[in-house]
Amino acid sequence: MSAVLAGLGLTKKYGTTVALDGVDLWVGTRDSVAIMGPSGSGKSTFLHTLAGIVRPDGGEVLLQGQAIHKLSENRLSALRRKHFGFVFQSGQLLPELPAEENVALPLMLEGMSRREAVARARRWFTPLGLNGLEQRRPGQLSGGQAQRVAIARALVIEPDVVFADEPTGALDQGTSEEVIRLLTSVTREQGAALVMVTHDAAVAAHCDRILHVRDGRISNHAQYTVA
Ligand SMILES: Nc1ncnc2c1ncn2[C@@H]1O[C@H](COP(=O)(O)OP(=O)(O)OP(=O)(O)O)[C@@H](O)[C@H]1O
Repeated sequence: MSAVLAGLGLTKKYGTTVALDGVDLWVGTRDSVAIMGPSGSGKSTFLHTLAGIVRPDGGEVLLQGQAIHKLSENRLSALRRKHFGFVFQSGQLLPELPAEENVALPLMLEGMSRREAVARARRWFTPLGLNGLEQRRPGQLSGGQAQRVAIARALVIEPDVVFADEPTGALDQGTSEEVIRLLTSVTREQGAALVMVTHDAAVAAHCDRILHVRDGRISNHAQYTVA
């Protein structure tokens, strides 16, 4: 498998707390990986290190073979904006903007005109089942609709990797099922890889692989088995 993203021998300590104790991960194009484990086991630190938000103390993060863990903060944040999409537990949409402008925002931040960015943003509304909701503000959307808008916003830049941190954590079971089905299928269709942290085994089961993290290490050995 040629890796779009790789984390090799990653370690991270906070004071005397070992959050990551030498973890490896290769993620291929259209590959989806769920990271599970008990509270405090290092899942978020792992995700944030792969996404270039947390710098590892040791090891490497490679995006298409390029080492990104040592880039300057400016270059790293430019790289994140261009190559990575993010979905968080509760959408983190801007409440004053209509849904289509929330989706268009990453493109406008990259310098695209509002008109063109909104036109591109609208293309994501049909695949995510959001037709007719383009003008709604986040406060006028259900939890599941808001998460689908957040998924559109993550995908609009056509990223190489989507990182999702408990993307269904605030949703009921039925809505969660619908959101994870769309997140995995639309991300795959777009050609991006997906790396997701979740507590929910039913959500993780939608991914190709499930990694179990315990005390900062990967504890299962089935990590390269594609379901
Ligand atoms: N910024 C920080 N400063 C100090 N300690 C931290 C920091 N971030 C994480 N830790 C510690 O590192 C360990 C791993 O934390 P992490 O958030 O990665 O775990 P997690 O598995 O995502 O937990 P949860 O499921 O509760 O979100 C924990 O012991 C946590 O307290």
